[in-house]
Amino acid sequence: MEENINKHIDNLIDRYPKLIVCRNSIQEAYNTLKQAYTDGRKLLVCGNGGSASDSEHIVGELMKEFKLKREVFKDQAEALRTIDPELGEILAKHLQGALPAIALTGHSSLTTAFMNDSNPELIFAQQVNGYGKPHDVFLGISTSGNSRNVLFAAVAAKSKGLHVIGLTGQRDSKLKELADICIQVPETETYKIQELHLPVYHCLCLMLEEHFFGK
Ligand SMILES: O=C(CO)[C@@H](O)[C@H](O)[C@H](O)[C@H](O)COP(=O)(O)O
Repeated sequence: MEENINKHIDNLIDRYPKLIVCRNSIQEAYNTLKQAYTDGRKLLVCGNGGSASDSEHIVGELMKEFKLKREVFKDQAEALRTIDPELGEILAKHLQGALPAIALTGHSSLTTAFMNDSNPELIFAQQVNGYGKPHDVFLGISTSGNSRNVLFAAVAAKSKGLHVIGLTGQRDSKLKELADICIQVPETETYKIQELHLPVYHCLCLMLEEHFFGK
């Protein structure tokens, strides 16, 4: 099993050799997420602009099938059929295993009201305050590592006992200072950093799927 998981990092580095410098931080981020999911926790993720899209993309990979089949467990399938044979059968066939993750970039009624009525920079922090529980994981994606709305959320996350992972560019940043683990992809321009973020988070999602749903 672990061999299959390591092959995803090897594969990533074969395709993007410059990401070799991130091998350890990716492995550490994987270990933290794996432990959190093993313990029934969840991931909260946010970022701005392209990184907001990345946040939603990550949630899409985790909350449903990515590359592997994720059938519901036998016990749940039985319970579904017992509750309602017709609807339960459909659910048992089509529901997919999920790794719980929430992007803090949506929720338009909440975000517009909070940003209009209060401090717009605190919109991610406010959601961390509401959703975050100790030992959950907060992932802040920021190419500069210095976007204040992401930093406020990271501080709020730490105060509530969440693990904080940063996904940034090469330069040291305030997010790196705050994070328990920071994956610093080796680029310094925003679009190039974003281009390396995608294969890194795909790799993390593949590793997690392999661990929780691989045969
Ligand atoms: O995606 C693009 C352009 O490619 C931009 O919108 C970019 O994401 C935005 O400028 C962000 O506000 C940059 O924030 P950050 O990555 O430094 O946290």
